Amino acid sequence: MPEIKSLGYVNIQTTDMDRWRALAFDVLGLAEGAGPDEEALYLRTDERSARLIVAPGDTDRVNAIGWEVRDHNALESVRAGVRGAGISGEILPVAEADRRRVEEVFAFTDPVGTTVEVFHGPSLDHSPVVTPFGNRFVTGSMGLGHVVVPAADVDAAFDFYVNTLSFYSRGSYRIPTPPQVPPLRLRFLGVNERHHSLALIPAPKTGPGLIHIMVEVDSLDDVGRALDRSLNDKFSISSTLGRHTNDKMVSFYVRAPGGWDIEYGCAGTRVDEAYYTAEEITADSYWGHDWSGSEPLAAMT
Ligand SMILES: Cc1ccc(O)c(O)c1CC[C@@H]1C(=O)CC[C@]2(C)C(=O)CC[C@@H]12
Ligand SMILES: [Fe+2]
Repeated sequence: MPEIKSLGYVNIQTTDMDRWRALAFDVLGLAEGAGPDEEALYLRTDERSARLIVAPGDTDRVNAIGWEVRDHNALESVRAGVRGAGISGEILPVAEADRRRVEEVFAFTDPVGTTVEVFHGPSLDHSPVVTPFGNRFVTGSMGLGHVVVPAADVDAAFDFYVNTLSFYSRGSYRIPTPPQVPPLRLRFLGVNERHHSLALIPAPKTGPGLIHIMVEVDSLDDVGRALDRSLNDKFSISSTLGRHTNDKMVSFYVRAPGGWDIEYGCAGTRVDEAYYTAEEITADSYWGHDWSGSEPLAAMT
């Protein structure tokens, strides 16, 4: 069993706080939270004080991906494993943990340059989760959703997440290449019933360090309404509505400031590890997910 239980939070920075505010509240239907940094946006999807933290910055990029463990002992166990893999990290000062609305954070850089934060003790906000359009997010033991990150060396990153952090392999998608080119795989990894909490895409880490973040809601109508709001508010649709072949999610992708996407979906399947085997999908979707109108992903250029 992985010590890591779920994707806990994602911290990003942006050059355009106003646009992010519009995306968060008017399109995605996130709820506003609160935290010590006056400038930052603390966004809620559930009882957690902050699932997504958006801070002003001079570039658009992901600052940290937060993975949740049970408690302090679990955090120490992960820290020992990471050290054993030859990666040094640090326990952040209490003020930094406070800024993330959690008790303790162990921060390090993974083999492909992503800042990873393993934490325990998230603070709760017991006030009702008042989302602007009454939509409800699917989180709980499955966590915030999933993140897809660029990995210049997918094999090295995959090895680290599986063998050092004990993620489960949840299959792959073999990107079509000419016969003389060796296999190129997009890899999916999970830690709970969510099919994947992390995916690794072969791409250099040049831009924002993020391909997309997926959030899940509990109704198809709320996905459709979010798609309507994206179009009405002139947010660029990167991919049309479609259903993925692996996690069965019905989703669309909307462009966030900085050249990466938010995947907004519903109806994801739940994996039972007792019976699951990692499979190779040969198409990303059963239907839909037309990317032809997408502005280029910053991570892919
Ligand atoms: C293939 C797949 C299954 C389930 C997901 O949640 C999921 O995000 C994906 C990958 C979608 C993926 C992408 O985000 C960036 C552009 C990609 C690489 C493509 O061009 C095909 C698959 C696309
Ligand atoms: Fe996705």
